[in-house]
Amino acid sequence: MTTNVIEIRQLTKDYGNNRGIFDVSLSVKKGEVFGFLGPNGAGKSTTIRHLMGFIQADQGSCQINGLDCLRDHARIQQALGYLPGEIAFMDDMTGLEFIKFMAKMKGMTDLTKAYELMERFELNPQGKIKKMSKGMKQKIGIICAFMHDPELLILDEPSSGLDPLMQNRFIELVLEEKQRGKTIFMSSHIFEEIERTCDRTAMIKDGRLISIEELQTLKASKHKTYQIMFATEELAEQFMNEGFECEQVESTVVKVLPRNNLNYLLATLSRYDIVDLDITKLTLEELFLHFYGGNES
Ligand SMILES: Nc1ncnc2c1ncn2[C@@H]1O[C@H](COP(=O)(O)OP(=O)(O)OP(=O)(O)O)[C@@H](O)[C@H]1O
Repeated sequence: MTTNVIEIRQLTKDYGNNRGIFDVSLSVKKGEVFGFLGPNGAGKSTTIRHLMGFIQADQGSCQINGLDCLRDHARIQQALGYLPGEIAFMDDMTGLEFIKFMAKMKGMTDLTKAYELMERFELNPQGKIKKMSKGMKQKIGIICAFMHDPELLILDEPSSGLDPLMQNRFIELVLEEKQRGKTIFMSSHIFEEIERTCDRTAMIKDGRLISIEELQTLKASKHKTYQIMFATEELAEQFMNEGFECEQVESTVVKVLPRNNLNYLLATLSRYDIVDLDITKLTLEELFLHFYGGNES
């Protein structure tokens, strides 16, 4: 019996020309908020579509609460909250009509939470969807995903199109739901959102997972950078040739990137005339770029 809510094992969907997803494995525990980070075209939506049972994998499997995502998709979909990357709306409906329609599909009779969410996101749902902005449509998608109070939420770039105030409201909502024990799997390329909400995160690039690390680990000492100010420009340049992974940020200042041997760094620095040393933790964004070799998209 599985203790994980989501279990993805060696999932591969090959669209040809190195596009698709390859050998993706990850699991999400009950009560965890799991962030799925990656640039455009990395394979986030493809992975999520497998979870929803919309597409069949070439190899590998995925399960939700022990059920097979493809075979048991109807049962799975009924229970969870899903926000697609691109929402297919019925444009002629008003926002409220659509929300009520979705509520009926979910077998909901009590719309209290839906109205609470409309208020929280300051959505006036009266107008026709076709006349709504991208942000308004995104709010409707979020409301539909959360309104039946599901135990599991799968969200594909949930705050895309939201302004910073509403992004913040969304983060607060996720934190509240997390507090209530909900399991949330969400893709994003908004680092702050991931950093503030997620227990763990996976990074995907070109269809392959790069790393899954505890956010705690990400924030730990091995991901610090050292900013060193040398007494002269010549010394900074001399240091640049010592073979460390580093970059010259000003004429006398060099930033030493993580993954260097700290003992060797300190031993080397003891030979130099140093004016100042700053230690900064890498943000998730810097880490992301670091993993991606500085190429974000
Ligand atoms: N049905 C399909 N047929 C062919 N190629 C596809 C199909 N669906 C996705 N792809 C390709 O697979 C790769 C992954 O796409 P996917 O939509 O999963 O990326 P993503 O990480 O969700 O990106 P974005 O942030 O842009 O939404 C891309 O190269 C995409 O062009």
